[in-house]
Amino acid sequence: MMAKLFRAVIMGPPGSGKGTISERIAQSFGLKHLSSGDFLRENIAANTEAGVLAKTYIERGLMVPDHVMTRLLLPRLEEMTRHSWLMDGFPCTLTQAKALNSTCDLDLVISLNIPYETLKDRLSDRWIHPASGRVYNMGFNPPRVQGRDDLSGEPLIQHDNDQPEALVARLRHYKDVAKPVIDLYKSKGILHTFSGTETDKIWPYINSLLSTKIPSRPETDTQHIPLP
Ligand SMILES: Nc1nc2c(ncn2[C@H]2C[C@H](O)[C@@H](COP(=O)(O)OP(=O)(O)OP(=O)(O)O)O2)c(=O)[nH]1
Ligand SMILES: Nc1ncnc2c1ncn2[C@@H]1O[C@H](COP(=O)(O)OP(=O)(O)O)[C@@H](O)[C@H]1O
Repeated sequence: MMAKLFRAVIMGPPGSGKGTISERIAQSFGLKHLSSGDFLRENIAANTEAGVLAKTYIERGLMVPDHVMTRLLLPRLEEMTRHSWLMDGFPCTLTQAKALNSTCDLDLVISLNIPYETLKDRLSDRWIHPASGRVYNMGFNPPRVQGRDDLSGEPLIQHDNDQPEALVARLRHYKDVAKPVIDLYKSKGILHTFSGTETDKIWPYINSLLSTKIPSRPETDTQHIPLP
């Protein structure tokens, strides 16, 4: 018999470690890691209608409108009927959360609560390989060769968006739009908040929470990432 599917969302301000923690969860528990940013980049690369539209917002450092996000993501989630997944970066707004709600029942929401100073330090030190979206941090997970992507050897870049002036505005915006989403999930009793300044210290708490919620092998799909 197929184990019960598990659906989770991870929320947090830019730089809070959603991507880093999602990768660890995917590896440890076999959930598929879905990222709104990756979906958008794939659509931009493929020149889809939604991708072309999304690009005009992302280039200006703006959030993509709700109707574009939901049109893009909900059909993808609906296709994933056989998989357990963890969604990173969506929903960001109450409208997105309500749309997601009408598509599926979430089992768990992880919210990361990281001090502003920590976010600022991390993001000003963040380097990205634009073609793949691979993320490095010069202190935490530096590339093997300075300024170069580990796999392709191509140059890494920094986002203007990650610089302190832009970051203050992004964080303020995140707080405003995320609050009603967090309240919604709190009222549903599925919200778990983790606070701290280091991913390595937060991770064991998330790991032990998930160990109580997810059976050791959530998928019958044998092609899936093996458990460690
Ligand atoms: N120094 C330090 N850096 C960390 C730690 N955890 C993650 N990082 C680094 C990796 C990245 O360069 C940067 C942001 O991490 P992520 O890309 O995982 O964050 P997130 O997905 O929330 O950011 P995003 O929404 O894509 O802006 O911080 C940590 O505990 N200490
Ligand atoms: N749920 C979302 N709603 C609206 N826009 C989004 C959403 N997720 C991602 N985006 C857009 O895509 C961009 C890239 O997303 P992401 O890779 O998560 O990185 P970051 O948040 O660090 O910019 C965001 O800056 C934003 O413009």
